[in-house]
Amino acid sequence: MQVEAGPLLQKIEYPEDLRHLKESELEEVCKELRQYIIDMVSVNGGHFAASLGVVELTVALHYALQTPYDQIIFDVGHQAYGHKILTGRRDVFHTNRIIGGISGFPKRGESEYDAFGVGHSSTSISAALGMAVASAYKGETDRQHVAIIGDGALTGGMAFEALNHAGIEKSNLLVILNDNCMSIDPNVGAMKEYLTSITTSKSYNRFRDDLIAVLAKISKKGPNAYGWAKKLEQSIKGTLLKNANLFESLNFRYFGPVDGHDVNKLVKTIEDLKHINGPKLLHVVTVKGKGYALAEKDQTKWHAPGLFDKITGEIKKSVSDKPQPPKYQDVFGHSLVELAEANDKIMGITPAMPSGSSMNIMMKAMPDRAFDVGIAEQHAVTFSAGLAAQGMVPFCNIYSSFMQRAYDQVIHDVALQNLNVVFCLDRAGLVGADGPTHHGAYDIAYMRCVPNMVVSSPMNEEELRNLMYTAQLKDKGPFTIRYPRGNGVMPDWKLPFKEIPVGKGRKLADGEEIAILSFGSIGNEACKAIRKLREDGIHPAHYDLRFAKPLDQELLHEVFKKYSKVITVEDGCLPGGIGSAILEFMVDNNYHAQVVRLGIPDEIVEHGEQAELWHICGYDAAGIELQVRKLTKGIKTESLVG
Ligand SMILES: Cc1ncc(C[n+]2csc(CCOP(=O)(O)OP(=O)(O)O)c2C)c(N)n1
Ligand SMILES: CC(=O)[C@@H](O)[C@H](O)COP(=O)(O)O
Ligand SMILES: [Mg+2]
Repeated sequence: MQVEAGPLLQKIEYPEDLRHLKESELEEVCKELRQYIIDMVSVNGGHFAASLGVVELTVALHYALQTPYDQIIFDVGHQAYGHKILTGRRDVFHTNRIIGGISGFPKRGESEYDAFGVGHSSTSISAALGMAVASAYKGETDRQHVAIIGDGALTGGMAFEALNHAGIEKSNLLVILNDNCMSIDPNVGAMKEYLTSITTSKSYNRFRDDLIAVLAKISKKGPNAYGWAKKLEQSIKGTLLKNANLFESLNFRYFGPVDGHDVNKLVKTIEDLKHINGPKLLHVVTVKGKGYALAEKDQTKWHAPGLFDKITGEIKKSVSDKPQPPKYQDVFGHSLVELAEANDKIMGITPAMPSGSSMNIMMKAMPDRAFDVGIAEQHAVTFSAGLAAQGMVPFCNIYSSFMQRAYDQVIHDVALQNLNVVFCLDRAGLVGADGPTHHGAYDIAYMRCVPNMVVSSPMNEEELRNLMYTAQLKDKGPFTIRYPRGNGVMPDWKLPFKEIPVGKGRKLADGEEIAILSFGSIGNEACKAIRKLREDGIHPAHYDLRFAKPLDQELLHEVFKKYSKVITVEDGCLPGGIGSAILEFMVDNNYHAQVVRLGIPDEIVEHGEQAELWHICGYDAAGIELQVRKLTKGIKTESLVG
């Protein structure tokens, strides 16, 4: 839905237009931009509080710099709505995250102002440094490169790797640390405490300010005093200040903390910093959700609230008289606490997604046994390995796409040592509006090839509980359970736990001629397709594989002895996925059958609603039905897939 922009904002198509305004008009621009974000997100959805927090910073950067020649790299990119609106995309902003519309994250293909594609955290400093080094090499010494990184994103190891490198490069890099004390949930860790201490502790700031004042006074007392003061300044700066500030110790010039909501001060500061070469860090203090009182008060809820009434703040929920099935993440969260009550070896680990994964349920119930380790997927995995090495049973819950970060740790630290770490991969499969950076497309393929690893996926809530129960039993080794974003299918899900024999699938329906082999929750789409097909006298068999590894050999022998046509269905990438596993089984056992593999094709799937994307990829109920009809030469093949 389109909304109207304020009068000043209407005049700004591109940053060039912004730069024609007077500095005295910038506060009004910020006000209108903030209102535009509120109006837009309330009716169209998307990330919210983070963009509100960086309105002034965004305006100041585009005002003070010559974008797109100067390059701004947003970390994660969920806070870049203001940037998009100011850089030629105001008129299409109502298509944000909608199929065929603009992306919710900066994307190089979308605009020359999006200097680098983002979505996963903690990449901005590395990318900006790479650009700065390339510019220096090309002789573009006037070109500015700015990484805007949040305090949450700074908890990611990659950010530190980049700071470590940048500190010895002379290239023109400005890191702006947007410190709002929040990740999605409250930020965690010693680094966060350090940032709070330099922001709030009077001692560091007063020490630095007093020192500068004293030096200024001394230097006014004549040339000798001036020379002495200069020496003192250098030695104090070179030792005391350096030691007193982590970033200075890493060879960055540290500036701040400054008020991130004072747009004119920010403009002046950024202009000044343009003339200082080498690595610099500007520490900016902001409020996540700034300007929308409810968001300022409950920043986690308003990180990405969905549609809401902007006047009352009521978040819109779908209403239904019938009891609704729960989200898979909540089944995970509650079941984990139940299991942990019975098994004191169970621990919970999340890298910065307590709310998103529902690990917050265990963190609340058992604070000494559940950990938010920050945006640190690699550490989360190896920390879990350490716990497992001491006989604990860690449930390490990581979104499928974020787990890509920790692949070496999965192999080197867990699988090679056959440690009993349970990897719960939430958001497995196509996630919807977040798009390609967040689709959990690859985990079946990347986990299936790891020795010792069990790879499983529940078709419903009961199965998720039972797989979790099974995974924590003695000596199960590395155990992956993947499940999708969103709701399950069972309103009454809290059934007693039952062990599932590892590597055992389920036959859901016998059939004729053709069998559907599904893996995970997407099997429910197969059920819908089968119901339709039966109306036309077509009876596919249906097997829920449950395990991609080990495969249920007995079940597969039955399938290939009975059926000459097989369709595999997975919410994961086709290369290396469950369909591939079935083809391997066939070759190894010399079976011949007509096989169609349905899943995510070997291409980038853009953003859109989950169901729309399944449809496009051809593995929703209509796509499965179509393939069955084609294979069985049945009727009604037309117009099932648009
Ligand atoms: C590798 C990775 N892990 C987790 C996330 C999920 N995530 C997105 S934003 C965010 C919090 C970022 O906090 P911060 O950088 O401080 O930005 P803020 O929202 O506070 O502006 C998290 C954990 C992600 N995008 N990438
Ligand atoms: C920007 C980011 O990475 C997160 O905010 C992500 O969008 C959360 O996804 P869910 O909504 O699936 O928890
Ligand atoms: Mg933050």
